[in-house]
Amino acid sequence: MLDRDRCLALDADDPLREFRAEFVLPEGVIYLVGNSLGALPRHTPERVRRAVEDEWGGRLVGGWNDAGWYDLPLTLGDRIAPLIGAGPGQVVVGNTTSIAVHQAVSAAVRLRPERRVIVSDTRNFPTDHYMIQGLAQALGGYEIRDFAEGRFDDAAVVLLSEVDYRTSERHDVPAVTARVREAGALMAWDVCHSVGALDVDVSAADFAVGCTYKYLNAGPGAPAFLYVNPRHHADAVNVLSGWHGHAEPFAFEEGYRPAEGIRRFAVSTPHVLSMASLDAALDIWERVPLDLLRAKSMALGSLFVDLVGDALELASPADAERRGSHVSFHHPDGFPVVRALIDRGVQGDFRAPDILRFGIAPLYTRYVDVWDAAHTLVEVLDKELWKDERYARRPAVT
Ligand SMILES: Cc1ncc(COP(=O)(O)O)c(C=O)c1O
Ligand SMILES: Nc1c(O)cccc1C(=O)C[C@H](N)C(=O)O
Repeated sequence: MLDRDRCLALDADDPLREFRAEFVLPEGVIYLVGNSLGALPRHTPERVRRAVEDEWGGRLVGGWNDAGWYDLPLTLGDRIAPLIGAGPGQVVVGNTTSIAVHQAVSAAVRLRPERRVIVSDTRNFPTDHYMIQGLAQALGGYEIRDFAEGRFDDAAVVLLSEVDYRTSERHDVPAVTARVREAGALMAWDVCHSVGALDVDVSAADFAVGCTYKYLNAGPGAPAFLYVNPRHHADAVNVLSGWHGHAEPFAFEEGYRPAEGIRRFAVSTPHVLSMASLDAALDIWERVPLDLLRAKSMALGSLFVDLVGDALELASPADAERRGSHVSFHHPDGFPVVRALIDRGVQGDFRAPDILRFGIAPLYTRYVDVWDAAHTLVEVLDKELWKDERYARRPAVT
């Protein structure tokens, strides 16, 4: 087992070590919630200030043309594409992941009109489920089937998260995609918990959705993205047929005519200010070697698992290859345990019913952070420090 000095030495040798200095990280906090909300890149405030003061303040409505606001959904999509194995003109940015799920699944069922089954995973993040339930209700006549049943030959589409938000279990994306497509169904991936932490590649899939506020560090409420495989660009329908997906929005025609290519999946006015923040965050990603990122994420995750040892029951796969970038443990009183940790400078989070989660954002999490966090966790458990009534109160957002 490593000791703390060895962790410091690993940090000194880490090929990604320079990235940490590019983030604002509060003193005295070990932040292991980058899988929910990523840290603030140092240069983001200046980029957002420029968008507000120079672009909006200085150019007013001219910003739509002169500052490139109108094309932001596509220019940002092209910057995200390499992070998910996609190419230019295949990703559009805007709205939220839930909206993108609705667009992807709606488009998929229309591409397979003879099939009346939507496959999801009961372990999916709930919003994905809820969106499918709402869609199935609106359409009528659709069955929602659990992925675990393993039958796709009558399915229109299969929607799965690459990484399970609770357990961190990672699907084998190429293998599942191939199996689903061989059965004649379409494959849609939610990569919220993998983009920016793993070597994501959805290029064989039909659709993918993801958010930018977790490992990509674009900030609270930053927009989502939607990937549509080019084989569907001509035929896929955007049911949210807002004017920014129209072939000529400023012709103000009465009827909807979809734009060519990925632009038809744009919906309406881009969220320019949060897109400025995403634009800043993506500057960093241009320089990140994804193979090194994944290697570091696996090493840190395994270190955490080893250091916690028998103190908790592991909820994540022990094999790093089968894990995303967070590690989870079961504890019946997980919520107060997390609160006790936060009180001691270690931020993790809790997911009902009994999951303690620790997100490892490899750009700014160090080996020594993992060492310190795991030791604090073990101390909180050994000394039962979580058994304090202050830690029982739950805020609205956990
Ligand atoms: C897998 C997954 N999908 C979707 C969402 C949420 O999407 P939205 O951006 O619509 O809030 C999250 C987290 O918030 C998530 O973890
Ligand atoms: N999107 C969030 C929000 O609007 C509020 C609080 C947390 C979130 C998150 O992103 C949570 C995250 N998807 C999770 O896996 O728990």
